[in-house]
Amino acid sequence: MAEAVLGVIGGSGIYDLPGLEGAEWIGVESPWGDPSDAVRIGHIDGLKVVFLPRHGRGHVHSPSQINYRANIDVMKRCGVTDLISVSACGSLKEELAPGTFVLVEQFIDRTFAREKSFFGTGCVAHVSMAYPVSPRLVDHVEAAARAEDLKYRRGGTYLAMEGPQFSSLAESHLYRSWGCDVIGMTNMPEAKLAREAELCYATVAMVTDYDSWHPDHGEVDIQQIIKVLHDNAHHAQQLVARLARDLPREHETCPIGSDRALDYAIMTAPDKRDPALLAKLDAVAGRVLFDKD
Ligand SMILES: CSC[C@H]1O[C@H](OP(=O)(O)O)[C@H](O)[C@@H]1O
Ligand SMILES: Nc1ncnc2[nH]cnc12
Repeated sequence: MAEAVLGVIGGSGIYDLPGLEGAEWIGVESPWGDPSDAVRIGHIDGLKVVFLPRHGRGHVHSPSQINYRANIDVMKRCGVTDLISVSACGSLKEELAPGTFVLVEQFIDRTFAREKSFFGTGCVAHVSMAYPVSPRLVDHVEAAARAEDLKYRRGGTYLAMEGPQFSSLAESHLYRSWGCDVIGMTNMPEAKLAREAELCYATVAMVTDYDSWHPDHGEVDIQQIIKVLHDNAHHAQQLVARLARDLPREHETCPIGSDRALDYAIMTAPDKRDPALLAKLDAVAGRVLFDKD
C-alpha cells in the first residue's frame, strides 16, 4: 500500500497553509509549463502535505490563465495521492447562505478557453467523469467538517463558468433552472485533470455570495466576497488541518477507481504513440505507460 500524501489547492483568499511542520516553498518544474506558484511542502502529524495557491501568492493568475495542467502535474510529481480543492463560490440556492461549505459531488463544465487534457494526438485517452469526486475522500472531509463544527452541506452541483466576469442575471437564472447549487470559475478542468492523473479529488466550495439571481442581495460585489473570504478563511484552514490529522496514513484504494482511472483509458496503439508526448506524461501516466506502480 502507498503512503498517503495530501495535496491542497487553495483558491481565492487561501495563499498559505499555517500549521505545516518543517514547511518550505519549493519550486517544482513541469513539462506542462509554469504552475501557479512554488509548492509549500510540510507535515501535519507525520502526514506529508503539499499546498499550492491556485492563483499564486498575491492572487496574480486569473481563472482562465491558470495553468491547470502544470498544477496537477506538479502535485503528482510531489507524490500526492489525495487532492482537495478549497474554492470560493457563489450560491444558486436560497438555503446555501454565505459561509456554508459545500462538499461538491458533481460539476457542469461551461469553460471554453482552457487546456482540458494531458492527452491528445500521439496518445489519446478517455477517462470516466461520471463521478468526478472520490467518495471516500469526501467522507474524510465531511468527518473533518463535523468535528470542527462547520456549517456544511454534502452534495451539490458546481457550475464552472469561464469568467473572469461574473454571470448575467439571465445566466444565473439559467444555471438555477438546471438545478445547479453553486457557481465558480476554477474547478474545471482541474477535476478532469486530477482524474487523468489518477488523483483522488474532492472539492470544498465556500459560499461567498448569492451570485446575481437573489432579489434581496443584488449584484455580486467583490468587496463583499473578500469580506466573507476573510471572515471564513480560518474555517477552511481548520478543516484542512483536521483532515490532515485524521486522514489514514496509507492511501485507501478509491471505491470508484479514481486512482486506477488509466487502467483501460489509453486508446492509441503502443507503436503509434508519440515519444515526445509520452515523455511529458511521465508523472501523470507513468504507472500505465512505463509499468511504474
Ligand atoms: C474572488 S471571486 C472569483 C474567484 O473566486 C473563485 O476562485 P477559487 O475557486 O480559486 O477560490 C472563483 O472561481 C473565481 O476565480
Ligand atoms: N458568484 C460567483 N460566480 C463565480 N465565481 C465565484 N466565486 C465566488 N463567487 C462567485
